[in-house]
Amino acid sequence: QTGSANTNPSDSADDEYITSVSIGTPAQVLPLDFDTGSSDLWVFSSETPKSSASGHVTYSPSKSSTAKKLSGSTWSIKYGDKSSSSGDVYTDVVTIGGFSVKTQAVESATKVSTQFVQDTLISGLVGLGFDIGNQVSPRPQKTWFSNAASSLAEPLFTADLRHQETGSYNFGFIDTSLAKGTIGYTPADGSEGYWGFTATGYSVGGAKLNRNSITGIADTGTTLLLLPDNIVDAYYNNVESAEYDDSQEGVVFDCSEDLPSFSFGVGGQTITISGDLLNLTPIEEGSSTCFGGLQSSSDIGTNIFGDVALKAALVVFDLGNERLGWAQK
Ligand SMILES: CC[C@H](C)[C@H](NC(=O)[C@H](C)NC(=O)[C@@H](CCSC)NC[C@@H](N)Cc1ccccc1)C(=O)O
Repeated sequence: QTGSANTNPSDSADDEYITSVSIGTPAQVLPLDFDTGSSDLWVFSSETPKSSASGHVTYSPSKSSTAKKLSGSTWSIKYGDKSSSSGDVYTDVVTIGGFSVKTQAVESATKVSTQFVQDTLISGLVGLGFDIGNQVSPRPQKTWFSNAASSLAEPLFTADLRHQETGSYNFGFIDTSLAKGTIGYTPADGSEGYWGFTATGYSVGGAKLNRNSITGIADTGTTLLLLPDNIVDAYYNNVESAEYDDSQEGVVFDCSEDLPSFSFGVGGQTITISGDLLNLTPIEEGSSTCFGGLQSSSDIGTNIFGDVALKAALVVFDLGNERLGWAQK
């Protein structure tokens, strides 16, 4: 069996990617953010305070004949951007891309931080990280993919995120036609719940790859490419007008700049992110100052290959072989 779901950028800056998920009987369809950087499936629900839930699509377990309360279970999550959410837990049928998991832990939010309240485009997250990262207590729950893996044709999924166009999450099969290059594989370290891996080097503007290990995570739920300061500086030294903007908390530059590409080595392949993918968006509507897609990871302490990097590749999250595959798109 397999599954295939379309995913769409949330806005003109590709801030996040939205995928429709069906929960319950009859199906309640919610727009969710698939997140390989966390391991909990949580949703805005009938239990979310009305003031917080306004503008959001919500899940009502009481309207689902297959919903069951997981009594005594609670959850609470903090994210790297200081956002957070918490609540209690139900199990219900969850269908993604035509594939159904009958008894999936659906974490219902009784509290959500302002970032989530304000982001009315999504009704929650689908964690696609490793089960060890799940935050339900007293008994941690499995992710949707972990529950699905044993019934899928192959225990893997792929992410094909695209700039300002529809992409896909495919489960149980690899559609190699989505990529131009060969898939290079590298071991994945799931010990912290993330899809951790080590890139073998980087280069700016198509130059030869500098060989140096960059350990980080492949995180579909993070917008940016967050790397060490020395690499960020090496890149922006090629951008005349680049400067750090305190209010924006990142490097900005003239929108008219012709940005160099950025490449990294992984699994024997070189993935090149074109310059236009590295110009994320004007800092405000109509501004001629733009915000960079490559920023420093020093505040968070972990290098994150977020959507800016993932958009350049077809990425294979191969649980069966504990490895990540990358192919140039
Ligand atoms: C501050 C909390 C730290 C980062 C840590 N939390 C995590 O690592 C969580 C699971 N993952 C995350 O905070 C990050 C990875 C951080 S690497 C240290 N990924 C998920 C994030 N993009 C989800 C999201 C999506 C849309 C809007 C907001 C947030 C913890 O619980 O200790």
